[in-house]
Amino acid sequence: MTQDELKKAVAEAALEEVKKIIDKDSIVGVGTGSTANFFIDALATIKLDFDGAVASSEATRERLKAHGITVYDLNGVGTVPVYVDGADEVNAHLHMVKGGGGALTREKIIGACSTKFICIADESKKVDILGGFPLPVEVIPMARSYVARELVKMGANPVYREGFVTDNGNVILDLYNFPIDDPLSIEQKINNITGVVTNGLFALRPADVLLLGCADGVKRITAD
Ligand SMILES: O=C[C@H](O)[C@H](O)[C@H](O)COP(=O)(O)O
Repeated sequence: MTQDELKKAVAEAALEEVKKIIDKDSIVGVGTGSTANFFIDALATIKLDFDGAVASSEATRERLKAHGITVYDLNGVGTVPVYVDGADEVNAHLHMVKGGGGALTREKIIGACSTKFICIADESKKVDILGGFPLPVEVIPMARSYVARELVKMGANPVYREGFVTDNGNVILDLYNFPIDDPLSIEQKINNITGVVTNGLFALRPADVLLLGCADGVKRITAD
């Protein structure tokens, strides 16, 4: 199977899980990226069975709207019963690194509001230790140099993602060669640096379910 076929398979598996959770009044949380895009296309096939969606990026908002799915402002929505999103890396505790596409902050906000977080990923994303994929940190532009210096003190090698601005008008520092041995503590430590909006570690609010696309089928994994 190609990587795209694995992504499509997990998106379809997620749709089956979502169908069991939603009713006609439900708002579905929708993530960002190539795997989430397959989920959006699958979700469109049942668009008459739920009320609408909240989007974790402008790109996702546009794709949902193109399918005729109503997109709500999160402020007008209470709890989101289910949120489906991809990841750049995921470990056995269902901690994730996210934000390769720069959508980490809105993703984290929707994750925080969601009762059930379903992570969809192909098997290349499953790792023992997070940090092989550079960890994105969203930063207020004027704080970029200060935050970078603080991250260097933590042993990280921050690289400015040049020419990229997040949907929130901020910049991204990607942390290379930064093994994440204690995700809970590192997530909090980085977020405590003044000028950081958030970082792409999802350990304080991990996924509840991982649907992992493997050559021999989709595996359903819950946290250790
Ligand atoms: O900012 C982007 C998101 O965190 C994505 O969920 C993540 O980068 C995975 O994207 P993809 O499914 O394209 O690998």
